[in-house]
This record gives sequence, structure tokens and C-alpha cells, in this order.
Amino acid sequence: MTYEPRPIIALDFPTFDDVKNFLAKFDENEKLYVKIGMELYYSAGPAVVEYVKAQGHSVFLDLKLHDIPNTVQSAMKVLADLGVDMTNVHAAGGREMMAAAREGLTMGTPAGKAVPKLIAVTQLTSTSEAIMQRDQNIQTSLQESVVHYAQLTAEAGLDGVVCSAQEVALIKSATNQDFICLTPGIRPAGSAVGDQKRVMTPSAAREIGSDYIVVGRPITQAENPVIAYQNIKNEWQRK
Ligand SMILES: O=C(O)c1cc(=O)[nH]c(=O)n1[C@@H]1O[C@H](COP(=O)(O)O)[C@@H](O)[C@H]1O
Repeated sequence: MTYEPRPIIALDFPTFDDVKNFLAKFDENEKLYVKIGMELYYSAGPAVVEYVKAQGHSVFLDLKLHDIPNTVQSAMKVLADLGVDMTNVHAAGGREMMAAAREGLTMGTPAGKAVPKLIAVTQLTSTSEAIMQRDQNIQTSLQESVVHYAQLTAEAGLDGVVCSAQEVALIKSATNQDFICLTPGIRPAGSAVGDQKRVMTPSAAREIGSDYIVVGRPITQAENPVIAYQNIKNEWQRK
């Protein structure tokens, strides 16, 4: 198992300044694991990755690539040079696309540096079974679809998947215990669910075997983000 003791904080902010203000709230010795997603990367670009890395934080670059294999491979080659710790694609892009992504990352990683971990999104945590069947025309259970994508991801040689904590046990038994399950859709008891459909508390996610949890709004929108982070971290680390 690849248990990561820090919850990954989703930095879903529109500007670079928002990120600077947010990170300034934390003690400089507190090294965080943050997620830079589409909104922030499209607005601030590679400079925000460099800034966050220079402060000693770990970075999951969440751009969810999904395109033809050649395009994804070339994009991954460029992203590997940024020195991020982990990045992702959509498993729906298929086995060939995922293998090409892996190759691109390996090609683009500077000599002597670790190749970033590569994981694939199975079914988004904002997707329910009814939505999947209606919008994607996949006529199986949501769990079957998630397990199918997880097995495809493992066959393509990736490190793991993004899934809901509700599917972790199933995925680990269909692949192997070391296959990373990174789980967004994490909500402390009593907090607003928002657009997420398949949610779980930090302690339940830990109990069920998630390797990484991703938490956004329950921390970034909290009255005191540092306290919210510490509470979630304590709950996640408790076993
Ligand atoms: O790849 C992801 O990180 C991701 C996949 C998924 O299935 N669901 C999901 O919520 N995410 C991301 O995880 C974060 C969750 O944020 P909150 O719902 O605010 O905690 C967002 O940045 C999403 O983009």
C-alpha cells in the first residue's frame, strides 16, 4: 500500500494570487501535498507549479488528459519536465492512449529525476449510476464500469486510478493491493456535498484502504482553512 499521510488539497482557485494568499496561511514548515487542476493551470500556467514546488510542497497536476495517443504522449513529455509528483488521464481514452501517456512521461523526465506517478480517472465522483447509464450509454452497474477501467489501467502499466472511496476494496481485489486508489469526493461528516455524488468521510476512506484522499472545498472554503486541514488530516491519519 502507498498510504500518503497528508490529504491532497485541491487548489481550485482562479488566480495565482489566490494560491499565494492561501498557502501563506500555513506555517512555512508545513509541507503540503496540493492538487493543481484545470482552472488554476489554465489561468496561471507552469509558473504556479514552479512556485509551489519551490516552497517544498508536493504536486498532483490534475489535467485529466483524453485525446489521441500521439497528442497525449507529446503533452505528457512536456508536463514531465515540470517536476510534478503525479498526473492523470481519463481511462476512457483507452489502453493505447494510457500506454502512450506513460511513455511520454518517461521520455520527458529529466535524467536522474523520478518519473511522475500516472493514474487514470475511472468514473468521476460526480457521476451516479443513473447519469452514467443515461449520458455515457454504459448499460452495466457503475461498479462494473469502474472495475473495468481499473483493470484496463493496470494492463496499460499505470500506477493506479482516481475513483470514489466506495470502490476501493473492489478495485484492489480486481488488480492488486499496491495499485493506487486516489479518492476525491471526501466530505467530513456534516459538510456540504455540492456536486459530488459518491462521497465518504476521511476516516471511512482510510478504513476502506484509500491510498490518497483529495479534499477541496471543505478546506479552501472553510472559515479557517488551516484548522479545517488539520482536522481532516487528523481524521485521515487515525486508524
Ligand atoms: O481527478 C480528480 O482529482 C477528480 C476526479 C473525480 O472523479 N472527482 C473529483 O472531484 N476530482 C477532483 O477533486 C477535487 C474535489 O474537490 P471538492 O469536491 O471541492 O473536495 C476537484 O478538484 C475535482 O476536480
